[in-house]
Amino acid sequence: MSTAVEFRHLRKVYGDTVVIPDFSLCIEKGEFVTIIGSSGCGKTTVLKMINGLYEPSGGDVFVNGKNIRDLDLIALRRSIGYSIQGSVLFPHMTVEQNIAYVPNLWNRRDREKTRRAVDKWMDIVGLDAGLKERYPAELSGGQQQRVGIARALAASPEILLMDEPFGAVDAITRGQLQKELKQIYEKTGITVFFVTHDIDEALRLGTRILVMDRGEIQQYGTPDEVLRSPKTDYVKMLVARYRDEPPT
Ligand SMILES: Nc1ncnc2c1ncn2[C@@H]1O[C@H](COP(=O)(O)OP(=O)(O)OP(=O)(O)O)[C@@H](O)[C@H]1O
Repeated sequence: MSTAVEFRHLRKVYGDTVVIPDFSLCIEKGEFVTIIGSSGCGKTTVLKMINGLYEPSGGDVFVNGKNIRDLDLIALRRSIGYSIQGSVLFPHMTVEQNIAYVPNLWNRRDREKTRRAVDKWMDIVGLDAGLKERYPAELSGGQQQRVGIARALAASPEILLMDEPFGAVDAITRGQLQKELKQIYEKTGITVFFVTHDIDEALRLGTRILVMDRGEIQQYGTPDEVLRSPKTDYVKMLVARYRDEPPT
């Protein structure tokens, strides 16, 4: 297995506040990493340092073996899928135009290829083709979230960053989206980083769980390892209710 992302002594400081003191971790290609931890512990900050949206105060991030300090950050951002909570769609563009945005930057001449990619991703995320001409404001929250995921995936990324992508949808839609995401992950074999506040979601989706507290790694392990051998008091507290009854 090769490494998709490596953090080497990563540090992030905002003003006088040290948010990430010293963070080192290697993530293998093809992992589905769910990131969970207390509010404000630095989950989003870590995610945004992978695609260069935040610059580290110290240390390094390597993506596919390359130090991102040496890469063109715009190209890096386009090559990494990014999906966040709520609608982040371009409001003045239709569903089709939103999903086609990054493929169009690449296939400027081959519009047909982009059209096929849009159809494929709408189908995979469970969006009816009849919604193509709609604008984001004419969609439900769950549909908007699906368009956001299709847009992130349409760039054919090897790495997908998701920051609480299902935080704003109802429980039933959330369950469906989780199932669809898991299927997409299994089909494509991409590496996924998925921030969540929900331990059920973290255990259900992750092949590895990263538990953070105050900018530090509490544990990085499979759901089974985290459940059976929680390494710190924080992790013990997080999984306490599963001690007798593991999640299904
Ligand atoms: N641009 C910024 N400027 C100053 N402080 C920031 C900035 N972004 C984040 N912070 C602070 O850094 C800390 C970590 O924030 P971050 O968003 O990474 O946490 P999080 O674990 O994702 O939180 P949550 O679970 O609440 O979304 C917080 O205390 C936050 O207030």
